[in-house]
Amino acid sequence: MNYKFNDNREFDIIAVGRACIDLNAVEYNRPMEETMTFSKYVGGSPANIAIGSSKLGLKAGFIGKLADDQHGRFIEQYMREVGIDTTNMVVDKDGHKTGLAFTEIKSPEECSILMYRQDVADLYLDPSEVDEEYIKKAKILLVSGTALSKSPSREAMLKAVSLAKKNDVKVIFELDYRPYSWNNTEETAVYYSLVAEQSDVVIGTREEFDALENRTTEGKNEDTVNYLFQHSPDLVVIKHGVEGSYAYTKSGEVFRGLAYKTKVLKTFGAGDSYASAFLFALISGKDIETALKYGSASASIVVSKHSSSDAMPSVEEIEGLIAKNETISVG
Ligand SMILES: Nc1ncnc2c1ncn2[C@@H]1O[C@H](COP(=O)(O)OP(=O)(O)OP(=O)(O)O)[C@@H](O)[C@H]1O
Ligand SMILES: O=C(O)C[C@@H](O)[C@H](O)C(=O)CO
Repeated sequence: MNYKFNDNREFDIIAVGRACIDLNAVEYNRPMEETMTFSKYVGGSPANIAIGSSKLGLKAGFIGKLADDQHGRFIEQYMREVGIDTTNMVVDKDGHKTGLAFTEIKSPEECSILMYRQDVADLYLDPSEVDEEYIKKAKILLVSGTALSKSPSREAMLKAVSLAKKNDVKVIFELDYRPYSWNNTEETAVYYSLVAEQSDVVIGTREEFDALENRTTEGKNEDTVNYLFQHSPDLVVIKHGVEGSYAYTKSGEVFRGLAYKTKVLKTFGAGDSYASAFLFALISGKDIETALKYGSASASIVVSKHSSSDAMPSVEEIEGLIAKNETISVG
């Protein structure tokens, strides 16, 4: 099954949310206490997805707020140089800082992120800085869940979603759940379900859908999709780490994507690379089953590399890995 977009648009994808800095441990396979050097990359889930999409040849734009400092300028320049339209990235004038993510790579399986996100610029995106004329130029609006965690960014997201729906722009909701961004799980579930119910496509891990449903035990994919298909979504993608992922359509089809074998360096970055390649494939007219392969292959490439954004693969790399067909069968 193919997924239809409004083809008559200047941008394939406009992502909205945070663009930040990742500082990835250079000496890995050890705790962060023993790491002395870190490499700087652009980070933040929606920025990573925009970068991945642009590297695959999609025309991408970004809506977000950057700090008026060296990090903010680095992010804007990097994103512009990979081909992203940064004209709707606004600069904060109130002294808010860029969010930082220090990554710890204790082993390929044991990775964590130490976030510095106190009063970060991205969460100060104001609804007045979301422009209808810009959103209506896109096939897809990619909304990141973390941007719903605080006002005024929350209202900016709700405005962006409403403008997308008004202008026949497909709303893709990447749940991107970062628990420390939220006051409590009840609040997360309220805003996640509000936006998920209005979206066309919802993408997340099983744990993220549990957050959306405010569950403390693991829910069933069938229950999740039965609930969401009573509302706007017609495609739901649920990821299960190395066990692969499932895509469910409103018309009742279920597709499974298997992960590809790789030499894992770290696990973060998987979700963002997955989303960019999955969306690239859908926009390129490939069927959903093939799009799952693109997402999985892209994720497998990124987990074998040091960064999330800079490591985003080319179409040739993804297709080369799919052709080798070395999938992981677990679960
Ligand atoms: N160890 C692995 N080896 C190969 N592929 C993997 C591995 N872990 C995850 N993937 C691929 O990445 C996809 C997304 O992974 P996951 O479900 O962990 O998403 P995520 O939690 O959003 O990622 P992130 O860690 O970036 O937040 C999986 O569906 C799978 O295809
Ligand atoms: O999303 C973040 O803020 C951190 C990311 O940039 C980091 O690379 C990651 O966790 C990707 O999944």
